Amino acid sequence: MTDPLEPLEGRPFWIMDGAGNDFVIVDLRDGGTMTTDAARALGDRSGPYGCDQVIGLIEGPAMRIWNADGSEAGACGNAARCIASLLFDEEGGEILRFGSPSGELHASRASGQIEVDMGAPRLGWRDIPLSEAVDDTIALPLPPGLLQRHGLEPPAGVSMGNPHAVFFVTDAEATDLAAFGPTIENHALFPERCNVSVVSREDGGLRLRTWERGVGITRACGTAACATLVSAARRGLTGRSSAIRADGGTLHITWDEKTGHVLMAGPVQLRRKGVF
Ligand SMILES: N[C@@H](CCC[C@H](N)C(=O)O)C(=O)O
Repeated sequence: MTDPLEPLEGRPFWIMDGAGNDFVIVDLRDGGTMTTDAARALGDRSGPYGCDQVIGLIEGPAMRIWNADGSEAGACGNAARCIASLLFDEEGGEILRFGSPSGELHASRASGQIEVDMGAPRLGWRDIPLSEAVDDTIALPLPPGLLQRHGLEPPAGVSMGNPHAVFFVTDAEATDLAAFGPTIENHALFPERCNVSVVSREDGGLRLRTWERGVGITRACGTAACATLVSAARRGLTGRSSAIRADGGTLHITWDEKTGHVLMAGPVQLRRKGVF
């Protein structure tokens, strides 16, 4: 059997995390491709690497995103902040832009935090996407029996360049997310599957836990934090800005009233760099 990582030989990589959401970032700026098998091998936590997402830094510069199961994603907020941090280290300055599968992203840095403008949330049923017409995506029509079984209310739906279902619960920490995450992720209402979050209020902001599409439970999900703030503001539970605490750290999310864009700020960490 051939080694799926052989085509990456000689390429630089970085292992980074954003609020605990971890990535193997591969420098593909002078060409080279990431195969699905290579992405799976890098994502496999029982192998020599292991991460939530594999990120290709490609010519542009721009980023491509693969989940640990090898599927490609349209957005990754925490990886966007890590890519911005790498580019800031290379280029200097306080503001930069780079490409992503869902469009150009703008980033800035101040006081050790990296902020990325994640663009406007998309709230129409076709945008998320859903498999059936829904008038208002603030409460998605999942089967009542399924919701009752897990003590859930209908979730809000949001696309941040990737699909999210956000459940508001009394206590996110006490909610057995692993028991229903896979069922919701793969439910027929979501033809492209979805990321599944549970959110509750706490002193100083919101508590968030996420079951990521193509990954499972993560220590943080940046686009889920954006989807959470948008959904909480739409439901009148918060204003347009909040601290959102994930297992691995806190993100600060603002839904800018003027631009309609969602801004996400938080810590990033370089754990290791090397060459394959
Ligand atoms: N960790 C990410 C989201 C990664 C992609 C997601 N699993 C998907 O398939 O949409 C983030 O920080 O946003």
